[in-house]
Amino acid sequence: MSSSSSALETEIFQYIDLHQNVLVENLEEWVAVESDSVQPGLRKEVIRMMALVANRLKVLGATVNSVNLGSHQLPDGQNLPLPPVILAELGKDPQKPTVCFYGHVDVQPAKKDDGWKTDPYTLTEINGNLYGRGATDNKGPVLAWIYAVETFKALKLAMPVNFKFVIEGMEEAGSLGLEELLEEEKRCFFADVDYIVISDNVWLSNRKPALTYGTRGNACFFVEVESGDKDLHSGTFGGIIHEPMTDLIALLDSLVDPTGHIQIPGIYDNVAALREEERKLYESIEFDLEEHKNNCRVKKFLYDTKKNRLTWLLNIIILPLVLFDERYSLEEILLHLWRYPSLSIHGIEGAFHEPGIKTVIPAKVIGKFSIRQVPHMDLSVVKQQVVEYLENVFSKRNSPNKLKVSMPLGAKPWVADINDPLYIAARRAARTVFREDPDFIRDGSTIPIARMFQTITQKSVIMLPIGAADDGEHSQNEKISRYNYVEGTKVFAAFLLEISKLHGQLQEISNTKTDN
Ligand SMILES: C[C@H](N)C(=O)N[C@@H](Cc1c[nH]cn1)C(=O)O
Ligand SMILES: [Zn+2]
Ligand SMILES: [Zn+2]
Repeated sequence: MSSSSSALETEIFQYIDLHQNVLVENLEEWVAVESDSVQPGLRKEVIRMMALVANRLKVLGATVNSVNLGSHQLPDGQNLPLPPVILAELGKDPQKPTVCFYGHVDVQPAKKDDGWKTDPYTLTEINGNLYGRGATDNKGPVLAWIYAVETFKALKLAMPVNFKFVIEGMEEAGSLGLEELLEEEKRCFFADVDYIVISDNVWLSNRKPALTYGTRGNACFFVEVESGDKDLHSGTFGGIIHEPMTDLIALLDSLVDPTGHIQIPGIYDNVAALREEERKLYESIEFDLEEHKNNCRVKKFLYDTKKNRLTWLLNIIILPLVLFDERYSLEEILLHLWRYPSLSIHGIEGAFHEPGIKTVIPAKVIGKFSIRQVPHMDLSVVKQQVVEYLENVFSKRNSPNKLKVSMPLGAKPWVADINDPLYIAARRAARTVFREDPDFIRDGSTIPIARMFQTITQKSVIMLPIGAADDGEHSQNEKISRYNYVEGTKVFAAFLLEISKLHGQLQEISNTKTDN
């Protein structure tokens, strides 16, 4: 496979290099909008962000439709408007394939006080890294796609494909309303789409590119324990009542054991068995354990099998065992990250969490946890297993408090066929820009829309990330490096050329077959 760039690619790459400061300025403008979809008070900022995107796409020359999705109700009964979803298109040439890009411009909450070194909503460049909330998840990659398309226009080059954008503002809050919109637009906006591309995750490594062919789903749970309608003085009432917080902590503590194993009976029953060819894929992946630990600032992973003295000795004597043991532990970590379920506890609403002391017994607390689930786990079965288990644990406590378990959000996992033309084109594009083959990886996180796209449109989907493993999505000091942002833009442009070429070749083959 050739990895050198053509004259056309060289022209495009030079343009992107020369105009990289414009890319950074665009990101600065977008990061400045606090488009946090999780906090109701910031919904107007998400809506303002969607307007900025619509304008940017109009400047690009796209036909833009901001689809109103109405409103949704919060658990406290409050009605909130949903931000519009933007459906935009550029080009309608029946001779060209149509690529549809999905991205989101809402972000996770961020406050300077959370431990950010810089203001999360002021894009700040330090040592080649662009810090700011949304820099990598997902404003940077959305802008990189816009810029890749814009480069063809600026150089007066024919676009190799027709291009469509689906941009939403509720991804971090579960992509509310999007599935219905896909169903409605299945025979309209999506009718002529051939390929779907998402760039909303990161590489496995800090420097080696990757293509993603699977993500986990997510089942989010609320566990509410309530004693009465008011908080109580812990001196006046402590010692004589069943405290909701104590019940809740016991419930949460019963979910996972110290080895990370989920305690809910039956939860692993439907997990797809690992096939040999799948395990082989893992063998070729470059995975730097120390780098990964450093990225998440932990000393030890759950499956980080430290060798004891005896295995050490054995390993010195039998070298192959050393290799096997090391390989085995690395694969084990990836398997637990990508294709086994995991349970995380996120927080407790109603609990006192401010600095200082407040001697109170909260009357109502809501524990929040989620289970990242994998093929072939079924969301409704998972829900039933969780509810039955928690009710059973609670009943053994003989508490008079009220327990309510709900699953406000459920997103399914997604897996793609890596032999699809999308992966061939993306691999070529990544190779041209980075001069090395990308890793084929899965991702432990969730992009609810991936599976919906695949099921509803019946088209193939690829995740083509440009962010690095140390970008810190959802974390303090989120960043994208200038290098990844700029080179990523080149990968997107190269990808459009590659998929157009490949699509043409596939069409020719299929035409020859029909003629014969
Ligand atoms: C991978 C993507 N950038 C992302 O962060 N997705 C969220 C979506 C989600 C899942 N449950 C609730 N929101 C994630 O994986 O946490
Ligand atoms: Zn995202
Ligand atoms: Zn995210």
